Amino acid sequence: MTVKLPSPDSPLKIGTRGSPLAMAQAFETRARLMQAFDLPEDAFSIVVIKVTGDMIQDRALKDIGGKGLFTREIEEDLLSEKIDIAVHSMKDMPTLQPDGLVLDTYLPREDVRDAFVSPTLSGIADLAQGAVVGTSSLRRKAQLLNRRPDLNVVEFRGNVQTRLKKLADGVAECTFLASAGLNRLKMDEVPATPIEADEMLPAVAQGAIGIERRMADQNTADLLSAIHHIETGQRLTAERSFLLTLDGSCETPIAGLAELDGDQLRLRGEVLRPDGSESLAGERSGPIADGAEMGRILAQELLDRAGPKFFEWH
Ligand SMILES: NCc1[nH]cc(CCC(=O)O)c1CC(=O)O
Repeated sequence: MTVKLPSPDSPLKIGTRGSPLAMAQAFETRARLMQAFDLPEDAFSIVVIKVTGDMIQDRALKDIGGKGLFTREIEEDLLSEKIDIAVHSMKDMPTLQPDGLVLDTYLPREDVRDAFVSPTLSGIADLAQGAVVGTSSLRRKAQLLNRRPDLNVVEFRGNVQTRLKKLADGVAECTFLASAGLNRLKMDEVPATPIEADEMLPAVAQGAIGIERRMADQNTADLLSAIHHIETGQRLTAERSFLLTLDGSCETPIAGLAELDGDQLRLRGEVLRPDGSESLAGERSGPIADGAEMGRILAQELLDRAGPKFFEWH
């Protein structure tokens, strides 16, 4: 395989959103490519792309179109060759990519757990009866209300600093963030306690960075294969297959996590009603190679157990 390497005269254009987390992920991708091919930093250019989801801060994400809001413009720039690769939080990625694009390169996964964020409390069990908690995540809201119907969930958007300010102002007792985001931003000063997956199953693909490319661009495919993390790919294959089978049916909150043990994969999944009134959880274990099938089977099992009524909530 002869790969044509990028150079300062012909840099590889890395597309990303401009948020601090997105930038950190783009820098990590650049650093791994620099290391893999012994390239200087200026063999890459980082192209910051404005996306709808970042420009609208005053409305809940689900009201302005949900998934895809953070990716559409970036994928258009990839197709039109304004950029060569796009770096994404896999948690925010739709399960299917537009024609002509491929998303199959993953960096080593960060901590998958959600974190409980509060200056005074260290976990959900510390919350008093009726406490106000802030989150903008449908999944976290449904999981919290399922276990603690007494809690009052209020909408909480904005970056980490905004949310911490709201906590300090007493708007809510706590909020929730992905541990991965805090770790990638090295925000050690944030008062966060990881929540084990048994207590709050994370979102599908939480903590994973994916790199998207044009299908026709074989040279970029060869470059990316040098930094692909196989185990993360195996886990995401199972989780995203689970999500794909469930997806069409609903805007219902979904959680899913695959873990590896030797040549075995264990996949856990959960679907909830948005108000938390019901939760269905299940799991499968089997050979890693069967991950995609296990994802489909687990999703179908949950769909069958749920029945159509489960997804009627409007
Ligand atoms: N939906 C926003 C989003 N997308 C990815 C992350 C965190 C990093 C990750 O899961 O990889 C976050 C923020 C959060 O949930 O706290």
